[in-house]
Amino acid sequence: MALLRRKKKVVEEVEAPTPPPASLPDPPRTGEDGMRVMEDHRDYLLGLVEPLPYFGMSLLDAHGLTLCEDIRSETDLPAFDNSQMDGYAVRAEDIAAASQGEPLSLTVAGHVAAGDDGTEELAQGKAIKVMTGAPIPPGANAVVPLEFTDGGDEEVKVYEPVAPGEYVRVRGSDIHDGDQLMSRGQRLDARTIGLLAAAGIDKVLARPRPRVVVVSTGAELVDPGRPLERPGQIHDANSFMIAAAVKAEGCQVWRVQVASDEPEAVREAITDQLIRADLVITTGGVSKGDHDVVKQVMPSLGTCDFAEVAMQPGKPQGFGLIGEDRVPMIMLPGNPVSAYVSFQCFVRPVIRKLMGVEPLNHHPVRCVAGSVMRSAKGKLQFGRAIVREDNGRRLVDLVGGHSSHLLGDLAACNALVLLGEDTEVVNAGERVMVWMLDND
Ligand SMILES: Nc1nc2c(c(=O)[nH]1)N[C@H]1C(S)=C(S)[C@@H](COP(=O)(O)OP(=O)(O)OC[C@H]3O[C@@H](n4cnc5c(N)ncnc54)[C@H](O)[C@@H]3O)O[C@H]1N2
Ligand code: MOO
Repeated sequence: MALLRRKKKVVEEVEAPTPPPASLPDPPRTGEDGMRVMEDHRDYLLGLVEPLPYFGMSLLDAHGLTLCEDIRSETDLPAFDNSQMDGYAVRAEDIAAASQGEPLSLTVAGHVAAGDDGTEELAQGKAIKVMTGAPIPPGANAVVPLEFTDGGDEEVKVYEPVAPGEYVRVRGSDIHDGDQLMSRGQRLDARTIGLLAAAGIDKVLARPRPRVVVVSTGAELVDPGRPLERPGQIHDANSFMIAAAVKAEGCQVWRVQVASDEPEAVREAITDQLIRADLVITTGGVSKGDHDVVKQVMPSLGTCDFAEVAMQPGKPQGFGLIGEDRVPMIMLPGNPVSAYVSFQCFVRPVIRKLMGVEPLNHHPVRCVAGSVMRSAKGKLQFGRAIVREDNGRRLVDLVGGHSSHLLGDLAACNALVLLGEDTEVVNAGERVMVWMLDND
């Protein structure tokens, strides 16, 4: 059968992986301030990863993933004419004169339920009792709903006529054999999965969920739920926040904490993770401090690029192709808001490229500033903000200040306002561009 042929093909097909580059190409040019433009850095990283190879997987495993084939239906849907109602299959012309005052009686010649083969022919002047989904018997051309009758089992009185075709779900009225059900590049959601299942398709070619390891580093870190035992310790927010954001993109995620600034501890923890990772994300240890251990250690494990990007938050950034398999690794700054904004700018597009999801980047949305906004010149400022509808306009207001430790404000916002590097002040009523944040 055609469906089985397709299934076999899909299971066997596997895309050959594209190996990562052997070394890092020249980095983007910096400005006079020695910093990179955010988009240049993002495009540089995007140029260093390839979509994960697709393979045949079962429908539910592919939920949220990107399809790598066009899928055509190999059946009509419905595959046969069937009843839309519990009632009686009839010839509409036999009951054309039925009315409340003068019901017409028909002999009930059979019963057909959903799942029955329904091959019994309907003779003129008879009715066959049918349940919703039951095949329409040959010879019938309409269904009288139970409510238009006395519900009889041997004889049925019909009180209302129905037109030919009424309450019949015609073969192919939903989908025709050969119709395109889904296209390459489309993401499988609950609705498209339902459609493919209805068409008998159980396997699809899709790119897998990236396996992402999120590693937080820092001697001060303690897992939430555990007591802070000495002054200077803090609870680890980043590994949870970034792991959640990664998961919301559809990845498989592991969270690892290295509560140490010892180079050996960091080296060992990262090395241990490489085996299961398509992407490693670290937070912390990439600026200029004495204990910025990620920046110190990673060059010994792979080819790395450390840069300052003209943005706030999120200035210090690192990238590497790590270990024998040159696993991509994005090293985010430790300040929580910096890590989150960097996720939106760099990690999210990279994940989307691995998954084959378009568009890779946030689509900026035009809004009107609800109040004055200030920004430091020379850097792209990502202000945490709340966007709300106001008389058909989208008004946006900043939440709190620009500092990178303000997690309360980050949790309260639903958007990031992009204040360009030449912007110092935006007055109320002026236009600004924002990135709406997904429900992550
Ligand atoms: N002299 C300079 N100092 C700093 C610069 C600079 O240019 N010159 N850049 C600043 C900027 S901007 C940022 S952003 C941070 C980035 O620092 P690191 O990536 O090295 O991060 P850490 O020093 O490890 O931590 C920074 C900050 O964030 C807290 N943190 C770290 N991890 C977590 C976590 N998992 N959960 C919650 N909070 C975390 C950490 O305790 C620090 O307070 O550097 C500036 N410094
Ligand atoms: O880049 Mo840092 O992110 O300004 O705080």
